[in-house]
Amino acid sequence: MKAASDPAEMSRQDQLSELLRQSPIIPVITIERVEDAVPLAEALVAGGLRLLEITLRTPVAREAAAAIVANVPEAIVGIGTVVSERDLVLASELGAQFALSPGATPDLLDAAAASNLPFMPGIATASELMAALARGFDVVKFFPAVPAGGIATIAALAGPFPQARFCPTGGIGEANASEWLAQPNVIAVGGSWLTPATDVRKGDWPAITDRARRTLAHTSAFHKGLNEVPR
Ligand SMILES: O=C(O)C(=O)C[C@H](O)[C@H](O)COP(=O)(O)O
Repeated sequence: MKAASDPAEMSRQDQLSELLRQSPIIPVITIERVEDAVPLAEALVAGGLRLLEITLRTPVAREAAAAIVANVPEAIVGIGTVVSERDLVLASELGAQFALSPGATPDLLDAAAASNLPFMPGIATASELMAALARGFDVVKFFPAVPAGGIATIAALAGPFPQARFCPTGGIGEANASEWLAQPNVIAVGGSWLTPATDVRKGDWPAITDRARRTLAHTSAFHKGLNEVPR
């Protein structure tokens, strides 16, 4: 386990923070048909969303992520639903630029601390956040954000943990993304609302690009990269 003050650890986390500041809306993507992967990623990138979370939830997830890495150079690919050290290794092998998890077991945190890949563990409680912070992970997913208490929970965690930065996912949508991003300790938001299965199945890529553009426009006042808040 590396200490939080380890310079290599800090720079890896800073790298992740920088990615999130510049691209604070993260589509959480679950791909059912591998042939959808590239046009879907292109549609999101065309709408201004470059940071993509490809979940490892489907049989074609690996192939889909590899296709995006190979064919959509503007996309910054993160691998999601990383629940084991094996998944973390897979994320690196796929050429991902970062990895994310809905949670954080001690084993996964240790493996991530020993890996060079920027990693965002998932937390829903103070104790889980403490385990992540103890290993140097100060940027965490807050999942499942709305069921786990919503904005009130994030605001309460700011008291004892002012150094933590959150990327809430789970129940975020176009209607509430700005409200979340307006919280000083929310660095980015993510969710599946940007890639509805109905649009993906129809191959309605323009609808996906429009939604991405609209979300960026609605939320831009709250992007931390443009309106930095002191850490
Ligand atoms: O699969 C993962 O790796 C996760 O971390 C969970 C996702 O972030 C949420 O399932 C997204 O939630 P919705 O936007 O409400 O669909």
